[in-house]
Amino acid sequence: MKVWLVGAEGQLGKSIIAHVNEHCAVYKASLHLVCSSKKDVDICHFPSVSDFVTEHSPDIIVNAAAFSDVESAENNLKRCQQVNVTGVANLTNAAKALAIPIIHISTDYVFDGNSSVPYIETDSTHALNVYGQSKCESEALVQQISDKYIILRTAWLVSSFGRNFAKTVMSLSKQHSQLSMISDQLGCPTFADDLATTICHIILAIEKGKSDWGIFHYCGDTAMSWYELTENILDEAVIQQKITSRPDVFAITSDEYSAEAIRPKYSVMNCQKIHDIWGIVTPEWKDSLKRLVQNL
Ligand SMILES: NC(=O)C1=CN([C@@H]2O[C@H](COP(=O)(O)OP(=O)(O)OC[C@H]3O[C@@H](n4cnc5c(N)ncnc54)[C@H](OP(=O)(O)O)[C@@H]3O)[C@@H](O)[C@H]2O)C=CC1
Ligand SMILES: Cc1cn([C@H]2C[C@H](O)[C@@H](COP(=O)(O)OP(=O)(O)O[C@H]3O[C@@H](C)C(=O)[C@@H](O)[C@H]3O)O2)c(=O)[nH]c1=O
Repeated sequence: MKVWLVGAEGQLGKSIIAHVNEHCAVYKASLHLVCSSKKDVDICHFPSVSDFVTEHSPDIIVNAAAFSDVESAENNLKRCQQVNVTGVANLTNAAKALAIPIIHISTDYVFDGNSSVPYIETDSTHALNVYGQSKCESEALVQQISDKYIILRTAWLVSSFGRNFAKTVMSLSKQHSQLSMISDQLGCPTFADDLATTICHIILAIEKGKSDWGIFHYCGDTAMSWYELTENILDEAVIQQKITSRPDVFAITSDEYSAEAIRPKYSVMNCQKIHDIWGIVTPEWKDSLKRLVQNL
């Protein structure tokens, strides 16, 4: 299976490459990555997308590219829309032209957070910020254009790659003795390596002929606040001797934190469907946390 990995230099892109390299004995025979980053193919420019597929003839597209800076999206609506909506339409049209599937990554921020039970795939979306709205639009387009798609909604990605909350916490902990973290936003942190495993699992199943297209939720198995996630990371970092002094962490409310973008207060997602249909089992958060911190 020749897999076009779009967004190869982002957090998820690098996690997928690292995962495939680490398990090359498993994937060697069946999964061949052809990678592109923004400098190779700007997904907003359809001729570049089209030239790439003509040259490489992939069997599947995995879109890990996005405008993912939630704060700056509020003041860069046009660019965010170009990448997350036009770019996704370009990739999906290219996939359709080749009659190949596309795996597109979406987010828990498509929800408004007014639920009190974990969101399922058929719940109504209502994004609160520009980034979330663009991802909602991307989902609608993928479904409209393609009949062979997997939309994976994930959440709170953390890893040793790119810009993410876990790396921010580690870096803040080296500069400050006190941190203030929001405790009234709940979500499910997801180790990007676990998401990479899931994506590879789905690709191999597609290669064997499985074709259960649709939207699926995939995130870590434990709901928590940013405050609790910070405590989790610092506790584990102390155990693994990644930090010498541990800052005190204070819980604050969203109102006490100055931010451009509104975040959902509750974006916990139910992952039963991906388990039932694709046989995906989410690792225990404790285990993912250990592996995450080992790499930080
Ligand atoms: N990070 C998270 O917590 C979550 C992410 N997601 C989704 O997961 C996916 C992966 O996210 P993540 O890896 O964290 O994001 P990153 O921002 O780390 O990676 C995205 C990559 O896309 C690239 N890119 C941006 N614009 C273009 C373009 N026009 N053409 C080609 N490439 C482009 C970026 O390049 P450059 O940096 O140079 O702009 C970057 O390398 C995204 O769809 C995101 O919405 C979902 C839930 C949570
Ligand atoms: C740095 C920092 C952040 N926070 C809060 C702000 C915010 O509400 C929350 C997380 O901040 P971040 O800016 O890292 O996270 P944010 O960019 O909102 O993360 C989101 O990214 C996109 C791409 C997604 O798709 C989402 O699933 C989610 O992971 O933590 C604090 O309370 N204290 C701090 O010191």
